[in-house]
Amino acid sequence: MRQIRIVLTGFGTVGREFIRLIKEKSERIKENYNLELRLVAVGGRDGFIGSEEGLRLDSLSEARPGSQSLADYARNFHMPLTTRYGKADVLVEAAPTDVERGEPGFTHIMTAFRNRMDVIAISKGALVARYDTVFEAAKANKVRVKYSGATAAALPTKDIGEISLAGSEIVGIEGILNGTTNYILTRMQEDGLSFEEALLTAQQKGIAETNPDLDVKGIDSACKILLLSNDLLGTHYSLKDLSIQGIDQVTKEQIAGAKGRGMKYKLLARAHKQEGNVHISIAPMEIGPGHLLAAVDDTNKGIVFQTDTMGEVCVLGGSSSPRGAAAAALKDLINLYRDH
Ligand SMILES: NC(=O)C1=CN([C@@H]2O[C@H](COP(=O)(O)OP(=O)(O)OC[C@H]3O[C@@H](n4cnc5c(N)ncnc54)[C@H](OP(=O)(O)O)[C@@H]3O)[C@@H](O)[C@H]2O)C=CC1
Ligand SMILES: N[C@@H](CC=O)C(=O)O
Repeated sequence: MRQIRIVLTGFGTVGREFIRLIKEKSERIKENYNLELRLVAVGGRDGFIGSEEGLRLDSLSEARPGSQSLADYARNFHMPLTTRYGKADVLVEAAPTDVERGEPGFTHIMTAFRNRMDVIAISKGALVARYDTVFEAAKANKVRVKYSGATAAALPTKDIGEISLAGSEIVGIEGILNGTTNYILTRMQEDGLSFEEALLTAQQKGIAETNPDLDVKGIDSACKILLLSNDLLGTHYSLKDLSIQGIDQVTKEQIAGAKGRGMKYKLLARAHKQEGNVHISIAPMEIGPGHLLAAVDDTNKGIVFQTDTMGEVCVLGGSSSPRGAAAAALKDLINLYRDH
């Protein structure tokens, strides 16, 4: 049995869900993959709690999400909140996304690299703001980085492009990659909810970003298509290279008009190769019933790959949820350490 020592940064909605999942699935993971998962540290805004023997998953699973619960844990189990953690194999990074500076994820990821740890990123900030730096540092330290959680999480995207479409040239990608905006547009169209009402429900579901402007202004979709393009289409873009429009200017009247014509408003993220260049745009658009993504409603997402040899390949579903995001990180973890 191989033991995998895990450090988690960010004990928020997704971070706590990740702990719940490793608790719930530990026996199955031992049986199926010969891996024993041990959570040795969790970091929040004010520091880390840690234990070489493994932290109490039952206690953390029941705690409220938020850094305060780590301070409570430290007090209850008589341990200090520290700035460092001991030896570990992998960092799971689930702190808030900041696309300007990439922090706090960037610092957590670089610390993990220095400690020769692999990284599973659920947050997007560090990868988006400092893509080349992160991957050069990973290479220099001979460690691996996975980030399904940052590229639409429960919807398989990166794995499909890398593994299932290997050998094909991907010439275009089109996706509905953000559950919050898809939920808002669907509920505005189907129930006549206001933008604000629908956003509030998405926040209550735990799927909106810590700063929901990232969702509604199209930035979260932009981050995801950017990472997919850099990985699968060979670009080295940053957000400034993209044309980004969110759903914040879409009116009830526009949505009703589209519905009257048998169309739906969707926030589409598109990357297309054209004469050696890749053009990326994120914008709300009307799509008709014949579109491959037309059935993607509510918190669901979807992606279409256009390839030279396999035609169009489409994946639908992968609803945005904290559990789905945590499950995407767990998938990365298993795929890093399972025997192939
Ligand atoms: N929610 C979702 O469905 C999905 C989220 N993601 C990504 O996952 C990440 C987490 O999302 P979510 O759990 O919803 O967000 P939350 O806001 O619920 O949780 C973030 C947590 O990180 C903590 N934090 C703040 N600063 C630091 C720091 N310096 N070091 C460590 N932790 C810190 C926060 O502390 P405090 O409690 O003090 O505020 C909070 O507890 C985001 O980057 C998001 O983009 C990806 C896929 C899906
Ligand atoms: N805010 C995102 C969740 C994480 O990627 C979404 O709504 O899909």
